Amino acid sequence: MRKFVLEILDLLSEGLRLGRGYLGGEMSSNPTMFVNYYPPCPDPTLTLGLRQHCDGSLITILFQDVNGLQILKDGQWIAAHPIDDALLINFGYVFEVVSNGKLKASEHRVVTNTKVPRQSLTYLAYPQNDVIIEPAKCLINEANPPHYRSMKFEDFKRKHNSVLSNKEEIMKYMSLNKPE
Ligand SMILES: O=C(O)CCC(=O)C(=O)O
Ligand SMILES: [Fe+2]
Repeated sequence: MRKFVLEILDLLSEGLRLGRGYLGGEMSSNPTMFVNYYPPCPDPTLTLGLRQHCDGSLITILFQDVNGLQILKDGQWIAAHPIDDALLINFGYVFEVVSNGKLKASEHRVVTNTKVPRQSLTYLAYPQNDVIIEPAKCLINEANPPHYRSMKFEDFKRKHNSVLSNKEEIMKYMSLNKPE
């Protein structure tokens, strides 16, 4: 899995002109895996499988077997259907910060269904706890000022966990105006 993730991260590093290897080291070498199980729900209008959120990772690789994942795009929830033999990649807040907002963390949620249980497997590529996350220096110049502040990843993660997916709170925390 790590080898696959490194290939993806190298391509993303190159695409953003960060230089090969920029994202592949301590920015992503502290991963966590989860297996999620969503039982069928007699009335899916009453509850979500997982509420709206963005991941606190650099990127998240996701395998899903049954419909349910939705991505927020231009104010609309779009179903991200499972595709045979395909993995889905979500950008997390760390990617948003490092890319200085060129790529935004994707907001997603999971809806339930009445018939079949759903399972998903996520691999969240997190930085090491003591890594400083900030907009990559090579993306910053006079015409492109930083939009996010520098944060120790462990502090960011604590905040992310404590505000339970409240995007407004997290954006405020990551913004340049937050006092150190
Ligand atoms: O189950 C899914 O499809 C999504 C899981 C997810 O978003 C998460 O674990 O952060
Ligand atoms: Fe997620």
